[in-house]
Amino acid sequence: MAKSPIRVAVTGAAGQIAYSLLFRIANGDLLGKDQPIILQLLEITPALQAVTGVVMEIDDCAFPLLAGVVITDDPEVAFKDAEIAILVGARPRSKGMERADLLSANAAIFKVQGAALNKVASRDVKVLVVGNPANTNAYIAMKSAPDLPAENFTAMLRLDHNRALSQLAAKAGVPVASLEKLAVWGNHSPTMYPDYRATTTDGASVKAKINDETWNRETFLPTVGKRGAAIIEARGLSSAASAANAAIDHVRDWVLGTDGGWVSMGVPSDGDHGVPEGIIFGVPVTCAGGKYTRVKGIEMDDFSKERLKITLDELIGERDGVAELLK
Ligand SMILES: NC(=O)c1ccc[n+]([C@@H]2O[C@H](COP(=O)([O-])OP(=O)(O)OC[C@H]3O[C@@H](n4cnc5c(N)ncnc54)[C@H](O)[C@@H]3O)[C@@H](O)[C@H]2O)c1
Ligand SMILES: O=C(O)C[C@H](O)C(=O)O
Repeated sequence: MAKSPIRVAVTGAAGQIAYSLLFRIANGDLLGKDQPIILQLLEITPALQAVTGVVMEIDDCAFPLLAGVVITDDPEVAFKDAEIAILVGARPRSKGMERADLLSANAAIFKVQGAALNKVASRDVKVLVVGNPANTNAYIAMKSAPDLPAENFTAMLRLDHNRALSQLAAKAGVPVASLEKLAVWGNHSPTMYPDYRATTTDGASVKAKINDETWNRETFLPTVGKRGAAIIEARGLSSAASAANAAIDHVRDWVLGTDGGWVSMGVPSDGDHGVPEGIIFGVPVTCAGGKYTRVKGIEMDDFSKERLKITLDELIGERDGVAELLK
């Protein structure tokens, strides 16, 4: 028997990430090739016409799994009965804008969207925040949705995870697909800590194979941490297709499982590693049965503790910076 359609809400639908993401969702890359979906697209009013153009192109693909499309500037329409919500739309940093201004502009957006999810989304909605600052935006949405389980709110660290995998595979001279057990900790910002101490390639230690701590500290960490900025510098625009790909990976794995494999997700802290509860922090997880489970028992050496503290301090600063707005 054919499956009933699942409602997938995407915000920022006229933007460049969405221009890659929507076609892949409609093509079945997100939830499987037998799962019909209804796209519910949110944009700000001036961008609705552009969304109409994107939807004309989606129509022209004649995707067999696409059971409907909703276009709206009202979050309560976009999130109605949504089981998946991918929050991409965010206010970019404009000239002269300080980080604090960016945080407040986005806090206002994610407060409204969290409240709308709280009111109208499926009680099991899986929320992925992509729009920056992703961890703190996810935190704001979660805090604005008190009737939904906090664990439903996640932020995207998967692009950092995939970037790290690709750099490690190249350095170790092994296929990406052979790598397991990578962790990316903390904030989706240059302070994140991609940690390959436990990573294996076909069961053998990647750290032992690379055996170059100077490369780790002076090349690998800054390359992964500053990759977003390097892409903006080279392309003139921020990463879009790779960000969309990471969003697909994140949600697909959360829904369909990782078969024991580790992936990195920004999830509300449970207090592990001294991260205050509720802060949305990148951690390694495994996924099964539509749930993620944090990988526990990872020992932190002195360098890792230092790195965790740097990214945590940044997130605490962001949390404190939006505290007033959440009152
Ligand atoms: N977490 C990550 O790994 C990652 C990676 C790449 C980009 N990003 C972030 O993703 C976001 C989107 O990137 P993009 O390249 O698609 O940007 P973009 O500017 O091309 O598109 C963003 C869209 O969001 C819309 N928007 C703004 N406010 C909105 C609101 N309140 N409701 C609905 N839509 C709204 C805008 O109108 C715009 O069309 C940015 O914040 C970017 O920094 C995150
Ligand atoms: O949009 C950005 O600032 C960069 C983006 O978060 C990225 O990691 O590519």
